Amino acid sequence: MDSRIVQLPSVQLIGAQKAGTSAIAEWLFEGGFCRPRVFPNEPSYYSKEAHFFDIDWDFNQGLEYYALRFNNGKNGPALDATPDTLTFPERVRDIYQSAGGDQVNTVKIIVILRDPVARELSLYNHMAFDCRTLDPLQLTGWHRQVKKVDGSIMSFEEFVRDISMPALARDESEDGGSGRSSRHGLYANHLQNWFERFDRNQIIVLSYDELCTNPEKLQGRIQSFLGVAVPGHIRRINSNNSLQKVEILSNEPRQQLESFMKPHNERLYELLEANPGPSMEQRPFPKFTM
Ligand SMILES: Nc1ncnc2c1ncn2[C@@H]1O[C@H](COP(=O)(O)OS(=O)(=O)O)[C@@H](OP(=O)(O)O)[C@H]1O
Repeated sequence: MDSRIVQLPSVQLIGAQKAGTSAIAEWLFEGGFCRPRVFPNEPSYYSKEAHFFDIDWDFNQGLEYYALRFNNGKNGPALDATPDTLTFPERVRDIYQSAGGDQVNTVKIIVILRDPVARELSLYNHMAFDCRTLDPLQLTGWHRQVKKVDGSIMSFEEFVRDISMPALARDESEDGGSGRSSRHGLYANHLQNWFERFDRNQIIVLSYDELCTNPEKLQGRIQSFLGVAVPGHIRRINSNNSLQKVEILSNEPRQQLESFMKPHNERLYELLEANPGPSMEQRPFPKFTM
């Protein structure tokens, strides 16, 4: 029997996208957690997010390829803070299982959730900002979701009508690359899948509202969950300060998104009540307020 152990990150910060993951990750990296390595020709954000589980090509390279990201000669715990990992619990379980040792039972998983309507707006602003500022060669299919056929950028209303709502309404089995980011907001679906594959005590669910109102408290929860003292403070990172940033939601997209999300949010609160997490998790989970 092969008893070799391939060392993987001891912490996964799996999302949600646009819920403050960069701010938390930077605090943890500066506080001593090892970053993923950036391989040649990769964008610099790979030093936060390894994108192993969400990109098929990377995932197909296998376990050793993933481990190489974190094999940088430093001892100590490593962190992968890829917010796209939220929709890939099965792949994470399989890889940690095959890595050997007891890693599948000890990996710690951090999730932070933001009001899904506000998150969708942040997502749109991110894509629209990149489309306006990046070299067209750097734009991916993900960015192009906000582009119209004539090359102009959709308004948020158009984005919700043509991209978010159809993606949210699609069956999960059809959940390919397009629209996947919008589907991140269906938190109950994703968390249910994580709770089925990992012990609930391995997963802490945090609230973006607490990051905004009481970041010290949130830091305390993370430190207690990880069992380590992490120096420093969470700063505001990855804010979109563009003058073209849409800050205020008009009624139509707000109502469309809110009425779609309402039953999903209710299911999330019920799921979290029925599946209590580690002792330092906020309970009851605070309802989203936007
Ligand atoms: N410290 C702190 N407190 C509260 N909010 C914060 C903080 N740091 C970042 N942010 C806001 O989080 C949004 C970016 O989230 P992510 O870093 O997870 O985005 S990404 O998915 O990695 O692109 C982005 O939200 P929007 O500005 O609404 O787009 C950031 O402004």
